[in-house]
Amino acid sequence: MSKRDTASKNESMNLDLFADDAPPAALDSTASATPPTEPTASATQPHPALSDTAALFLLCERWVSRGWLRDLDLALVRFLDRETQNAPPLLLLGAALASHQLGRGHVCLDIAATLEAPDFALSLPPEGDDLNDPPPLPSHVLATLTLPEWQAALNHPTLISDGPGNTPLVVSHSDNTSKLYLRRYWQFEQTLHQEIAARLSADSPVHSSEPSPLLKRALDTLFPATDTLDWQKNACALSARSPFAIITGGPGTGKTTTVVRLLALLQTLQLAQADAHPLRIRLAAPTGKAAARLNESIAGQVKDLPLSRLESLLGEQPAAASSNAIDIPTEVTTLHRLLGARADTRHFRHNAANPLALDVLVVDEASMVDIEMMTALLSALPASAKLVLLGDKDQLASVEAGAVLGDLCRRADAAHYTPATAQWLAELTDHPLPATLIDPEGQPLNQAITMLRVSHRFTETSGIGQLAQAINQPLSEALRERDKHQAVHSVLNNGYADLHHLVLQPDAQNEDSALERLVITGSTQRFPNAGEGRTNFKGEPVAPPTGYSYYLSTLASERPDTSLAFEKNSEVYDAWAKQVLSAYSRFQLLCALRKGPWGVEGLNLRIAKTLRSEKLLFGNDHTLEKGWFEGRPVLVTQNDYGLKLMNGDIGITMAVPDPRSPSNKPGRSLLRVAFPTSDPENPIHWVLPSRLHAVETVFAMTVHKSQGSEFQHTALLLPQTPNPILTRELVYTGITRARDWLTVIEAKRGILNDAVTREVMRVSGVDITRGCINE
Ligand SMILES: Nc1ncnc2c1ncn2[C@@H]1O[C@H](COP(=O)(O)OP(=O)(O)OP(=O)(O)O)[C@@H](O)[C@H]1O
Repeated sequence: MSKRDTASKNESMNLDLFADDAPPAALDSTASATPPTEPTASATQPHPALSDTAALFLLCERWVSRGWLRDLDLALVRFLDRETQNAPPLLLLGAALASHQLGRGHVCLDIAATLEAPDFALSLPPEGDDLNDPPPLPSHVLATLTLPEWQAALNHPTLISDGPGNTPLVVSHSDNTSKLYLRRYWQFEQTLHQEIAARLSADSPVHSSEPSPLLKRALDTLFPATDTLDWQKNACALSARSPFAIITGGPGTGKTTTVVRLLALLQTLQLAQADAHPLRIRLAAPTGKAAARLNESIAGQVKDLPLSRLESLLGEQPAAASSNAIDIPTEVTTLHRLLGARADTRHFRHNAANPLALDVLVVDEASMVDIEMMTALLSALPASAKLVLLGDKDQLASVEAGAVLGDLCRRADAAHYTPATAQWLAELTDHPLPATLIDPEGQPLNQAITMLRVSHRFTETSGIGQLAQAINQPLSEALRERDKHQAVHSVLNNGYADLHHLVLQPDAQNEDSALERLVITGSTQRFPNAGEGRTNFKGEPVAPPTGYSYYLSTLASERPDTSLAFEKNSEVYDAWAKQVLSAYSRFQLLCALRKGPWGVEGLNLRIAKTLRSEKLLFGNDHTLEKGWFEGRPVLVTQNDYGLKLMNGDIGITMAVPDPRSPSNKPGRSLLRVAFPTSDPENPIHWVLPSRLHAVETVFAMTVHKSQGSEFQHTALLLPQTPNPILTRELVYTGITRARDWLTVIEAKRGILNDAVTREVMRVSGVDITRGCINE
């Protein structure tokens, strides 16, 4: 039910706060006009905030002032309190914490889990916070509270219900916990579940057991025979059968390769049908950067497809004579564009009432898609269309709420294919599945997922691949923390040609010049053989690692003659910018945090000053910190449709001749930011800095922002102190951004060990797999 329905059914409450477009309610100071002083609580006495609304608001204010809770979370509960009578303080506390979880990636608040580990419910500790006079921790506030007491308070007919209805909150009870949602997110989960379940329902071809001869012939044409089981062929077969399919796998396992063949396969099967039109296929990714990457790799792979051999399979088929040749699109769009994002609203032009005009949709980097976007996507998909999600289930999920791909792929490692699926696959591919992956209890969703298990980019001789594998192992009975630390360090110390491990040894100023040297030169000499003489998995030579001096020297050395006017010599300037942008993509420093000396903010200035001391950049401290200077690399942080820039795009600031200079006095220059485009006719998009509002310097980039990108030499910097944000998913995502070279930097020894044994705790409420899994 939409929030608008809710509002119309409940005239006494203005529930616009929950309407899709409502701005966050302003903080209402009247609710605690005379703030009480905070009484103390002991471990045996309930904290006053559990029973007194004014005390609760006072507590929340203190949490907000420390950044432990968001303004928005407090504003929500003030609103609920104002609009209702006698809202129990425990319910309001739950609502504040449930709202807060959304900003941390969780779609709901798990009450039992919160009572078990209360301090996970807030953003503790905020990066760079000082800990003088801290407010009470949730563990202190909730010390005396029991699950039945909290559950009993989640009972207020105007505010909360346990399912469909018009209350702003929803609670879902299960045997040993209750999950508290803001209704919008509960609804997202319901819709997602219904949409996926409908595609995998009893009459779905996912249950069929008759492989068609054409499917087998086409698969054999696309995949040369192998001695061992080919997971890519399996993925194609399963995804061809199912109206909803997922292909997951680590870096270089061939997700793109597989999907290109899948599209050729689908088109072949389609054209074999009488009077069939070619499938309308669309490709999309969550960010512009990810879309551009997929665009590039798909275009490269389509030309290697055995299309004429596939077409010859259609020889005797009815539609073949009249139909066109097999056509595979290569253009990739962003999800926002595909759905028709509209300014200043969360609604899209395409939705259930105005579905997308397509037959097959492929979404790459699906781990970055949050629950709201995934719901919008499935709602806008015609019931007859096929959805294929590609992504690495082990990567960090989106910062927004909902780790949809991770949740859906929770059982992917052990596959859980039914004997019927196993037989169907074996008939098609001539290779039986390992018995360990067969499960008579396997559920429909399991039959729609394939995990690619062999990396073609990172072989056993690649330290990057080995490290990714070691880090990705979850802790278990068989893999204790110590074993995992040992496994990770044995990779780091193995002497792999592509891997360098740097532990900083801070001096009295808390600095170590090794970091400075790394960002300038890439510390090439620290790699075996100084990075010379390596070839990649295709046998092609790999250029040695670099640092930021490489692109800055390229910028200076390749600068066109400044007497060439900018407007009239666009090809010359475009070629220069292309060289500089390509040089920039050779190195990127990634870090975990935003604030503090080891976060983006501190590192950006530190690196800019380092590069200035090498005379690679120019500008005073203020300019380097807040202004524009030649060489400044910038990251776009929000889509800007007007400027055709997408979140994640990287541009470099370059000085070009100012067209306003009098012709008798050339030499004045103007800064413009060069962004690459996918248009070969117009490869560079030049933008005036003054037009760029949502950009930041990107000498250092957070791992979160780096998702969907890869860099030839990636340096991942871990900070000096442990932090809940440092998890194995973050480290895994960071290191798998490296294509050829990886430097892992610990600002203090031991931080890597700490990070690789901490896992992201994600709370998703109903299992969106429920029902699909439990037939
Ligand atoms: N079966 C295969 N045999 C040999 N090479 C392969 C095979 N599959 C893929 N490759 C090669 O491995 C590289 C990675 O493949 P691809 O780009 O499809 O993987 P991916 O999983 O999409 O990678 P990522 O998402 O990490 O960019 C490509 O160069 C591709 O040509």
